[in-house]
Amino acid sequence: MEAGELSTQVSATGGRTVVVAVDGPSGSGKSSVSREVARRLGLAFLDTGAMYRAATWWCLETGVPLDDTAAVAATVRGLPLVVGVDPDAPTVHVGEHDVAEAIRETRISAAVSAVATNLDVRAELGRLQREAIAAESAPGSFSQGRGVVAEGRDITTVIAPDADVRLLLTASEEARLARRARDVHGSDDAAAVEATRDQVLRRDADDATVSTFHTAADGVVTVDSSDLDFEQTVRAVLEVVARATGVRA
Ligand SMILES: Nc1ncnc2c1ncn2[C@@H]1O[C@H](COP(=O)(O)OP(=O)(O)O)[C@@H](O)[C@H]1O
Ligand SMILES: Nc1ccn([C@H]2C[C@H](O)[C@@H](COP(=O)(O)OP(=O)(O)O)O2)c(=O)n1
Repeated sequence: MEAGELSTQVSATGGRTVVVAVDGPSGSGKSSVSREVARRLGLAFLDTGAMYRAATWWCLETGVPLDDTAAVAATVRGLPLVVGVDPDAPTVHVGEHDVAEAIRETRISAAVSAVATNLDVRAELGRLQREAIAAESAPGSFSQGRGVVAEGRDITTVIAPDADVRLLLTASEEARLARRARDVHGSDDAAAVEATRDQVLRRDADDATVSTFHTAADGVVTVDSSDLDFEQTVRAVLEVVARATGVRA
């Protein structure tokens, strides 16, 4: 579907605005599942992890020491970030740089928690995320006011606690490590899983010092994807959306 085509389609949401908040640990399937759910419902897709990754890319680019929290916060306040919310083609630009691929590199995955645990950075990116979510409630936005699926670590609890649908996507440690190993190394043999451990478990442990994403807050529905394939997980999430809002894909 082309970006402009959404406005000419019959809306899955029947004229109402739907905000879906999804949190979960690394490798639980948040990004891929949320993106597909947004696509099927004709909603925008906001990958807040990509914003923390872009902030990290910018900090490494400018050479600011990541342990200098005040300097990092000042650098991120000047971040020229533009995020595209089309689920068919999400984009991330920092100034004139298209950083969509660069922010997935291991050097960014290894450094991102140092930036994401900076509370002043969280305040600044949180402000941008709330603005992006609010924008999708209005005509003239990408979704023409239909709404957004926003995913991250603190969306159900801090950024959009009043979302129509609040969902925690979990999966066993084993499943998450195997998925990430396949993503990064093209294999889930023992060596690949071992090489992925820092990216998944150490990062989750660091990130969990500032957000709660291993257990569901009150009113948040848990979907455990350990024994579900991708399509089954998408359907499980769509079912939660349908039960909460009456909106079906
Ligand atoms: N239910 C699932 N079963 C198998 N693989 C999945 C499932 N959900 C997601 N994946 C795959 O696992 C990998 C990690 O998913 P991703 O969406 O990047 O997770 P997260 O955003 O939570 O870190 C991707 O390659 C994705 O296609
Ligand atoms: N709302 C959010 C989203 C991401 N983060 C942090 C936590 C992660 O280490 C980084 C990158 O997030 P991302 O969702 O891309 O991470 P994954 O590799 O998909 O697990 O940003 C956060 O602190 N709060």
